[in-house]
Amino acid sequence: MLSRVQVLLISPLKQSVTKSLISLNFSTSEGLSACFRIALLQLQVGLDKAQNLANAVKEIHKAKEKGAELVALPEFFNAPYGTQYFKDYAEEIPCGPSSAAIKCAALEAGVWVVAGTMPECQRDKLYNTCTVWDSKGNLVCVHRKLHLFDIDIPGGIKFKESDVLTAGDGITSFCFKGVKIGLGVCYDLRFFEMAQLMSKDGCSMLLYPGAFNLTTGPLHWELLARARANDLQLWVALVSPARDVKAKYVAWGHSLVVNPWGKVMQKLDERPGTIIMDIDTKVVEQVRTQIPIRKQRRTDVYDTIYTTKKN
Ligand SMILES: NC(=O)CCC(=O)C(=O)O
Repeated sequence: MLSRVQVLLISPLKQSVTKSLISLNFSTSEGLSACFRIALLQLQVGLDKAQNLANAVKEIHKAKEKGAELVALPEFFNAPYGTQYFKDYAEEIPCGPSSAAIKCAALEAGVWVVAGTMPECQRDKLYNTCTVWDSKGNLVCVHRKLHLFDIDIPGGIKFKESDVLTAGDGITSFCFKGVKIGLGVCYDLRFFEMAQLMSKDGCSMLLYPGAFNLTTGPLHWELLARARANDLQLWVALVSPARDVKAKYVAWGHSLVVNPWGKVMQKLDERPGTIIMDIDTKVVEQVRTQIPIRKQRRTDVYDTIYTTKKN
């Protein structure tokens, strides 16, 4: 893939700095790759919010000891998942205790944190919201779940987030060590167009905190992750809470990382655990060069476009 960069030239021969902007073409398959270490924390989450936060903070520090630079938490890392809980556990962002705990952990550990999701209240509305914190404790961006989880599978699962939650209205990505990472929350994973727009925006990785269940988890969790990775030729990471069989909503677990070839690189089972994985964007460029579907799309016949604002 060809990209254009602007290079600032500074002449050493003159006292006054001569600034000259030139443009270069370069191939991102030729060495301009980036690499970083990610940790996915499959946390045990229960009814006690303070304990959930303390556990998340402890595991962030442990991930740092293992060399992680970016640490991702699951959907609802601070609260049990269920429409009956959202209101009681909701906080304003960034002034609630969960934001404070994660901000402090990111700063103290010196890592970036993708803080899974938490129930967010703003005015009279509730959202399922992912926050991203840099290693100085700054809030980098916020993604509100765009597609609410409303399904009804007789004999399987019935869930209606929209009874309580309001959907977000934007697509969100952030830049980490030169790598653009797109964010989605759980059910968002099912919507290819959203992922494709993040890919078109230059994302080399998509990260989804999520909590599938025992009906759809075995059927679709890994399949969707591999589909997104293969279709869009990028890294995909899914981070689930660990399974609690006594909970009202039983999470599937099985956090995983899929590479841009669609191969599952690491996967947990249903128990608490951590994935540590080195993400190299060279692999993105390799597969995109070798199977160049991105250049072969028939955008004269079809396309996927934004119809509203980007976050
Ligand atoms: N929390 C969620 O959005 C669950 C999504 C899910 O289980 C699915 O099948 O989709």
